[in-house]
Formats: sequence, C-alpha cells, structure tokens
Amino acid sequence: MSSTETQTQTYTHIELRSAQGPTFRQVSTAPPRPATEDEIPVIDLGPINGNLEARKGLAAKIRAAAENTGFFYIKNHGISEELIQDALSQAKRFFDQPASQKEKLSSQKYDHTVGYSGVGWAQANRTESKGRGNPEMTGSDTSYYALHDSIWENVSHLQGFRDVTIAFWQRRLELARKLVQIFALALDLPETYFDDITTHPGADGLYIHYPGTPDADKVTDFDVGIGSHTDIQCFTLLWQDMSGGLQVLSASGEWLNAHPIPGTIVVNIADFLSRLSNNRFKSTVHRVYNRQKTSRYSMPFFFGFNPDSTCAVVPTCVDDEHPPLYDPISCGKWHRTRLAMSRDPKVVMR
Ligand SMILES: O=C(O)CCC(=O)C(=O)O
Ligand SMILES: [Fe+2]
Repeated sequence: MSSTETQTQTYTHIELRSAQGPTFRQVSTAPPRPATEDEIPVIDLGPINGNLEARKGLAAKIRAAAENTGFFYIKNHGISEELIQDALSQAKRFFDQPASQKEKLSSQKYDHTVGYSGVGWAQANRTESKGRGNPEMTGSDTSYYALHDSIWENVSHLQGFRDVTIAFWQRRLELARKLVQIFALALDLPETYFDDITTHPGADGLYIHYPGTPDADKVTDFDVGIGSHTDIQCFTLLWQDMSGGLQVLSASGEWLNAHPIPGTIVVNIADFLSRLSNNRFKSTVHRVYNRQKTSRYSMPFFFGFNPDSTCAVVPTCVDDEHPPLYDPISCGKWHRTRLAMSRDPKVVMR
C-alpha cells in the first residue's frame, strides 16, 4: 500500500466480548473487499483420507490459514450435497411455520442452550444493533436433544426433520473429528493428541434464517444480522447459502467478504483452540449482514472438546520465549461461562 493510501485509510474501533470482558479492535472503515486466495484459501480436503505424508501436507496448508486469517473454505469434505440440501429444506420448513409453533421449542425453556430463538434475540455484539436482517435460529447439540424429548415432539409433524437433522449432525461430527487430527498435526503434535477429548465433544448444530429486508435499499450500517464476534469453542464448520453477507476481519483490520463458494464449507478457528495454541491460531472476528429482499440461510456446526476435560496450552506452543498465556480450563466451563457472560455482563470467567 502506498503512503497516500495509508493516509486516506481511516480506522474505528469495535468492542468485542472476551473472557476478560470487553476488548477493542482497530478496524478499517473501508467497505468490505473481496478476500485474496491467501487471506481465505480454498483447501482441498481430499488428502485427509490419504497416507500420513498427505495428511501432513494438508496440515501445513491448514496451519498457514489458521495462523493468518483463521478462516478457510474446505472442498471435497465428504458430506454429500444431497444431505446438505435435505437439511436446508428441513430448516426452511421449520422456519416457514407460524411463530406460535416455533415458540413451542423456545430456548427460554431450555436455559438458552437448546431450541428456538426468534428474530431480535441474537445480539452477538453489545454495541451493534438488532436491526433489519436480524435472524431467527434453532438447534444446538443434537445428542443433547435426546434429553429433551419435548423438542422432537414439537417437530414430529415435520416429516424427516429429526432423521435429516441427526444425519447431518453425525456427518459433521465425523468430519470434525478427522479435522481435529489435522489440527493436531498442524500444531506439531501427534495426530491422535486430541482424540481422548473428542469422545463426547461439544457439537452444536444450528439452523439460521435471516429474513429478507424488504427495504434493502434503505439499510444503514446498523442493520446487522449477527454482529461482530468470535466463536467460542474450537472451530466452526459453516454452510452458507448463495446470498453472501458473511464478513471476516483480516489480520490487518480490514473487512473481507467471505463470499459463498458452491460445494464448500467454511471453517473458522474459535476462541478455545486459539487459547490452547497460545494465540498461534487466530480466532477470527466475523459478522453477517443480509441486505437483500430474500431470506438467507446458514447451518453452522460448533465443535468443542469434551466439556468436562481440562485442557492446557499445548506443549508445542510453549517455550522459554513463549510462556503459556492461559491457565488450564475445560471447554465446557469455558463455553458455559462465555454464554452466561453474553447474557449478563456481571458474570466473570474464573
Ligand atoms: O450465518 C452465518 O453465516 C454465520 C453465523 C455465525 O457466525 C454464528 O452463528 O456464529
Ligand atoms: Fe460465528
């Protein structure tokens, strides 16, 4: 960038949630621009089923992405397009129902961790508005659903909803467990390093619907769907439809468009994995706008380690010059406390 451009670049600050309470990041005021291939690479996951050399090659690509923006696309991920489209159809059927029907699964009945949350509920960022485009969402840990028969009873009239939701969740769990091994290699650890703590992991599947904005030409900066945030657990597998609107903060503080690429799933590093890597891996700030007249749908899957296993910064990320920045904590406590902090600013991480 030339010095003239540097002078015209202006910055503002955004406030983010963290374990230490609010933190601030410098962010360019320039409109989002397309990401370069280096900033958000498309990584072919085919080698995940190859030999160790192939898996190490894949790990090197994932390491580069994790240390740079912390966001990448995966192709050849092995989840069938048919299953993805089935899940999407089920999500649409669910959201098309009358509000009174959806409210039967209200997350307020389930301690906010499971079930349905209507438009106006999602506020990922305290300082960004719940304006036009704010989404409704339903889901959470599908294994946990087993404990909540009332959830399945209230969707039993949607034929196939339960089976498709579980199948899609299981395929993503299998994929996440394979990816965790690649992340271990990427951190110069034995491939099986995390296996013991992914036997009953946090695994939350969500369907999200961002309603269209009829007056899309009148939206302001404040009409944000999901405000700027980082995800909480290890990493997220995100399927997005072709609407666009997902934006990612680059290492240099510029907003990048993570435009939809057919056949891919977005992977983003989240806070807990960044923590265990002693900040070597980036937990990426991202946000979503839906600035079109029609709906946008997405299906994220949030993956964490076994909720009850205490995890320390991994040994390969610590040496004399890089002492551990964080105390050991379990992913479950970390997740629960972060969610509680987002509902009540007085809650602190202990
Ligand atoms: O809808 C999307 O594309 C992303 C949603 C998201 O960032 C989240 O739910 O954490
Ligand atoms: Fe997110």
